[in-house]
Amino acid sequence: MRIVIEAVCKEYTGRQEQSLLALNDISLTVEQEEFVVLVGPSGCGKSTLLNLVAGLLAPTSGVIAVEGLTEDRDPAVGMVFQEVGLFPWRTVAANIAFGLEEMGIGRQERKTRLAHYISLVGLTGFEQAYPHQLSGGMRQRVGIARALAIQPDILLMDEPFSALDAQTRTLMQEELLHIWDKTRLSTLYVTHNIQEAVYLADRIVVLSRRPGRISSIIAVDIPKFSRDQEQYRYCFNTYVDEIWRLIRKDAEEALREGES
Ligand SMILES: Nc1ncnc2c1ncn2[C@@H]1O[C@H](COP(=O)(O)OP(=O)(O)OP(=O)(O)O)[C@@H](O)[C@H]1O
Repeated sequence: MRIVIEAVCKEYTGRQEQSLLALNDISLTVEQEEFVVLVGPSGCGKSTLLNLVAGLLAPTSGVIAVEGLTEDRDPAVGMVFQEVGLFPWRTVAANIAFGLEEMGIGRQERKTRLAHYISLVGLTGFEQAYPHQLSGGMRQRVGIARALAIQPDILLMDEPFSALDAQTRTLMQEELLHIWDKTRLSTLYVTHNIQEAVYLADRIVVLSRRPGRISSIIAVDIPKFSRDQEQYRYCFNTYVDEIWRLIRKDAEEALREGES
């Protein structure tokens, strides 16, 4: 599956005729099995772009399409957010099953998928636990399993690990790569964290400040599953420095204007 974004602009219109151009002329293709990470200063339109791809917002102009579907239907979109938004009264299994029930998937198939995705995210044994009994990292695993269980065509992730402590975040990044490797979904991922971007991405898209425009696209040429190894440390840090240089001025302006 490919996500094709062509000349997309998004303007928010306020009540008193004030409008805000959040995104201007965004063209980007997430190729089949590609993991693309969006970075940029606060308020540059990262979440807006993700919501447009998800179909939760409509572009003011331009086109967004998911290409590669073999049937005539809307693409299924898996979404993972910073706020996992689990139902506190449902168990882990029942939270993951919710989307499947909504889709009308039968009991037996639900059971098979639950077992598969719960095991994939490492939650076997916690099926009957309630959200309040889980750590932040475990709750986010439930969020990932819930997104994957619908067997989406594409995966969208909006700062999924930003509420986690640093160690849990590092572990979840590692796990995400392994989980992603089993699905190979075309993925668009938003983060503020440059190290996270360099660790996860095939390509990093840097957005500039308002209105958000693509200022650079950087392919990360370090073997995907070895980026934390000593031998690549210099190379890794070079990417981090390069991206920080690209967004620093914008980030400082955003900070001055109180957007973070
Ligand atoms: N519903 C809305 N109505 C009006 N303006 C909005 C709306 N949603 C977002 N904006 C504005 O659009 C711009 C882009 O917002 P968006 O949340 O997409 O940026 P972001 O890069 O994801 O920000 P952050 O990194 O802080 O999460 C911001 O200036 C924001 O204030």
